[in-house]
Amino acid sequence: MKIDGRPWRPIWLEADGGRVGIIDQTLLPHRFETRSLATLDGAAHAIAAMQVRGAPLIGATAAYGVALAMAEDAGDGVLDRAVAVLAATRPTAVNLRWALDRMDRHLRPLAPGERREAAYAEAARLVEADVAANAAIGRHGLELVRAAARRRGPGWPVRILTHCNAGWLATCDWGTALAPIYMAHDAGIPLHVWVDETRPRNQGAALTAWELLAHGVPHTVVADNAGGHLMQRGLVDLCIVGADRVTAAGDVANKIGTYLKALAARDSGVPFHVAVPSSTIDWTIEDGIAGIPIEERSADEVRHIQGMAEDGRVLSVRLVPDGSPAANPAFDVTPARLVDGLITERGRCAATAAGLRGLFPDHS
Ligand SMILES: CSC[C@H]1O[C@H](OP(=O)(O)O)[C@H](O)[C@@H]1O
Repeated sequence: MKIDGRPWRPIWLEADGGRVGIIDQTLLPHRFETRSLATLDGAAHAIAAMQVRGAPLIGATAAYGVALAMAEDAGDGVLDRAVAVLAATRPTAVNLRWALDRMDRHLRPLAPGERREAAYAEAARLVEADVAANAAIGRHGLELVRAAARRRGPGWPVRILTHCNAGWLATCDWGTALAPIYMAHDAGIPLHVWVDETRPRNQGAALTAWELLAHGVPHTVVADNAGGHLMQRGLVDLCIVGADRVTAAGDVANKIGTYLKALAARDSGVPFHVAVPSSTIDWTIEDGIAGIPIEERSADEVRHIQGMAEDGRVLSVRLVPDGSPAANPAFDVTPARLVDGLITERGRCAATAAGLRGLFPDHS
């Protein structure tokens, strides 16, 4: 996507052909700073510290993390360590495991001397495939927005609620939930996006709002707890969110709070759709509540909030009494029964095993 007219992606290969560039998302929207990842451990830190985040981008960063490891030492032992270190960074987004398995399958049969070049090439292919998949999700999701626009009538904006950040910053470009929004905006369809702030790390307030503002998409940031009220009052036409792992039966793991929005949407009769590339589908499990590991992040992310002081300093301030414990589950699981549809790169389907098999017959 473009920032001030200049095209950007959240991850890129530096001109030296070795280091990997990223946008440090922990500083947005207050500061725009890039980082150069030069080692496996640097890539692992970027994922764990959420300098990069979002299921597809986590996978892409891990893929390049393997390439950085191969650039240092392409032996089997280093390949084993690279996969283990990167796999341990964050447990919920299945794209991480998917990307590492893809890199391991591609590199393991090769002689060590061939692995460095092959790893960078495979990581680049993975990135481009993600960009293409998200663009396709945008096109398929655009149909949903067009249908909502027809229901709204000429000139009336389609009001879409989204949670967390599933924009271009969460992927290799376009985004997943935001891809249809960008394409609808660019097609001239009047829109208004309700942006859940998404406590505790505020990916919505900090990242989705930043993206939409840069692209000129009308939006309003709201407290997470306002979403149900907005839907109940008929102010939301459609919910579109992303995902970190979708099971073979359509259960959806996504940022904490998604389940609550799905409950409110169902109660208010608002269509609730999940935009997901096939790299986020875990074909090995059906029951998301039993089978998807939920990341428990530091309680300090709940106890503190980050912002920018009037003098431009980015600060983290404590919200709760010093002695109060806090808990920080980073994701929840929305049962498939609360999902009205999935938007994938191969089209839209019901959040069911049959729906997913219909689009992806090549998966068991
Ligand atoms: C397109 S994946 C976006 C997905 O990832 C986010 O989680 P995090 O920011 O912790 O990586 C969130 O669940 C988004 O919906």
